[in-house]
Amino acid sequence: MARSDLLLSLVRAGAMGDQILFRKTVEAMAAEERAKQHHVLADRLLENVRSLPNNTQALHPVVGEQLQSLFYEIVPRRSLQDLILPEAVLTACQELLEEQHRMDLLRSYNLEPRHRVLLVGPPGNGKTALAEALAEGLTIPLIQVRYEGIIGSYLGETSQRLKRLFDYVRTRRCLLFFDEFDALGKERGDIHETGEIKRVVSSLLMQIDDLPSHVVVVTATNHPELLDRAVWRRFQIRLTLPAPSPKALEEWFRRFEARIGKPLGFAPRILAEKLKGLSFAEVEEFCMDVQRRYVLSLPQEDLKPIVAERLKQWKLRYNPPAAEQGAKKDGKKKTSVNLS
Ligand SMILES: Nc1ncnc2c1ncn2[C@@H]1O[C@H](COP(=O)(O)OP(=O)(O)OP(=O)(O)O)[C@@H](O)[C@H]1O
Repeated sequence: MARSDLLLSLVRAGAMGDQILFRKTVEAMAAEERAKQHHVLADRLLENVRSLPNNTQALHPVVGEQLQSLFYEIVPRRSLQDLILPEAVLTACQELLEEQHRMDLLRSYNLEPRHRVLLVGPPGNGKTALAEALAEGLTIPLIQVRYEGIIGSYLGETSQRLKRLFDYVRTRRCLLFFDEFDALGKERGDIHETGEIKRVVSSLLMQIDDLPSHVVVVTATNHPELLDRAVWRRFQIRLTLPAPSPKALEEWFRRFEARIGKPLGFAPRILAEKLKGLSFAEVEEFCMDVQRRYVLSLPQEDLKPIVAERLKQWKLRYNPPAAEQGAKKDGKKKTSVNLS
């Protein structure tokens, strides 16, 4: 039996002749039924909305193309507790989860939960991991968009594939994740030349606007400066995931020691100081390096010499000798790390 808030919304849509509300409500009901494994009922509900004006635009069949080439479906494993997040980010995420969990109550007051999130921040500091943790908190799959499957060079192809993707996701409870969201604006020469990129981006934004609130859409970018105001405006929750502060790094090392059940031989505060400037992803790599060397040097018990030796190696990696630095002058800028 559908929930009372959805039934009320359906009646309201009928009374007002509001086809968009009607379609969104039926899609929410179908998503609920699918979650209960009532696939036949979910499909039959959707058959009814497919004939509505908004949905009649037939898709041009893209020959030999599978829906699966448009996204990866991931079962989330990481939770919010696994991440080290600024307080404000954690609070915003908990609020989002609460609104999604208690959407019946919100709907009974004619309110919808927020469901459009924009994550910004330098690479390797948890944008993808946070999208996964949100999906885990909602016990829904993470649908990660595959740009190589979405972006086509023929006129209309990209918009058509995006429409297929959105038609699929809107019928189930899921978290739709666009990593490197800005990439859509600067892909393949061909779509630029035809001026199609503008049409693609505006159709994408319209599709995002039109998503029912049971689909959480999370977009991530390392280049917020490339997004225009129209894009920013779409997202009800905008969060910055910064590079780790010294306190966050200390916490990282504390958790790592607890996980491996051994002290690293240096105080977390000292390690945080020495590795200041690295991203979470790089610190994780450092710790994995230490752990690998430790396992291979067993039965040696003490981690301190291994950590000290790895610190030296990482120092060379991030602060290479002057001659090498000269050779790299034109290359990518490297993080400068203390490691003294
Ligand atoms: N805030 C964090 N707390 C704990 N671990 C983190 C955090 N951020 C990143 N990590 C670790 O670093 C790894 C890489 O992070 P992630 O892929 O989420 O970064 P990203 O911001 O999405 O990077 P990119 O912009 O390159 O896609 C994660 O798998 C996780 O193990």
